[in-house]
Amino acid sequence: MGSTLAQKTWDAHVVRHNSAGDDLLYIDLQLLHEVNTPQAFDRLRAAGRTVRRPDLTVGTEDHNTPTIAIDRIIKDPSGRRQAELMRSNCAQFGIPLHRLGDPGQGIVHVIAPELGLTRPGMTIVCCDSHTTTLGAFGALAFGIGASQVEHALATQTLSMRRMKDLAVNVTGELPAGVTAKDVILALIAKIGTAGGQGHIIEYRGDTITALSMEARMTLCNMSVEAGSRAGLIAPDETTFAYLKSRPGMPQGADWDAEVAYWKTLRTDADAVFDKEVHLDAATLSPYVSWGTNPGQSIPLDGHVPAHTDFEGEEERAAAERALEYMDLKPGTAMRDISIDTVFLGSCTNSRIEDLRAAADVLKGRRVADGLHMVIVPGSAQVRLQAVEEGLDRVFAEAGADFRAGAGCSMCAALNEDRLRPGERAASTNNRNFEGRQGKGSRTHIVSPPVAAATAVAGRLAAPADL
Ligand SMILES: CC(C)[C@H](C(=O)O)[C@@H](O)C(=O)O
Ligand code: SF4
Repeated sequence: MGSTLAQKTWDAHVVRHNSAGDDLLYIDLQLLHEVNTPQAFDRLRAAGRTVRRPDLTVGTEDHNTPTIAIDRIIKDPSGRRQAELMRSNCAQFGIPLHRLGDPGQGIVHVIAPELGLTRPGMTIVCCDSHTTTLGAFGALAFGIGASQVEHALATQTLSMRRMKDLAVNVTGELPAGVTAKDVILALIAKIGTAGGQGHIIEYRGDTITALSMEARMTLCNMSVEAGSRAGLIAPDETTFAYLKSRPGMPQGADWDAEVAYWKTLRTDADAVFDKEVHLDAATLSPYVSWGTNPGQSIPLDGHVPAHTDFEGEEERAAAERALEYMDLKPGTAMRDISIDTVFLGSCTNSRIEDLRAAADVLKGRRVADGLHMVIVPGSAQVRLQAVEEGLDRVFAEAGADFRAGAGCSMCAALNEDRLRPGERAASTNNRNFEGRQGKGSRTHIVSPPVAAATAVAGRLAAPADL
């Protein structure tokens, strides 16, 4: 019996089979940001250890960084302290760090591909659950906790429990206006936020191969919202074309040899997945979340459900609580929900393609009176590219607030960008739990075109509604 891409990559990195289904894996790259890492460095120091491969370790600043200006001081004392520690720890252990203001700075999951750090067949870890994003390149990329960060820093290895394989097969052509974001929201609505638990997802099928790298990253990003520690896509010509011009890529014959290896990174025809799910792309439409977990999402054409629509006591109780928190009445058309703030950003949707998609909708239009649209680029490079393409002017003319600094911003509200209690946002991020975007905040997860159309309409809308 053949192997899946995930198992092949896993097997290629096993240093030792530990007991009870745990394997010690070699780690090709560890990425760091300022949250969750100070403890790991403290423990390294206390144990008198060094970082084994600082050359395979890269840091960035993203969660706490201000976006209003790139020379702004972090106001929040604990955020400022985290950033200071990130700088002193990276300096002490010789780890390259992309600080706010540097051309390579940005959200860790956005810069890692941009800077050519992510390649097919790698094992990548980072102190952040959305490391799943990098699976878009055919890498095994996991989010890890603080003690694992310490272990990986000290040894360049990590002990991990073997996971099962889940195939998500998506076939058919996506209707106009339907994006990778809608595919992943539809998937989570179908299988639930625990549907992928214990499994590595492989996204397969002609819909997936037709996606750009940016769209594949959006999809893999939210694997963790489906309960999976990792999600990946087999590398193909689209992957190679994205990688070719990235810094540090081999050239000439070395490039050809690398591509020849990458082409072997596929699931064998006779491999068997532990579980398979199928989505028909042609039946999808723009999806919007109504509740307080990403699984509580429905088509924009739909109506707010009643808690009695759900099966099982737990589901019903969760829906009841979500409806109350979100202040929504069952039966309300999703399109009738008024929005205060639109946030275009986060590691799910802050890449150049996302900004272009929003600009296409905003061009020649105005953001609705009283609505605030905040656009935060995922990286300094994305911002630069957007300015080169004149998207900044489109955003300014539409009355949107295109920020100078890159980072997580309003996705997690760890910097100054946050919603007020009761404020309702349409956000292109990936999480909508209670208080995610600020205490008492209400989040509807949407795609970039829906975010832009909503900003114009003042209520949840798709571009076709304008
Ligand atoms: C702060 C970080 C550990 C966290 C994560 O792991 O995902 C954050 O990025 C998030 O999205 O909630
Ligand atoms: S953008 Fe949001 S989801 Fe992504 S790493 Fe930052 S806080 Fe986490």
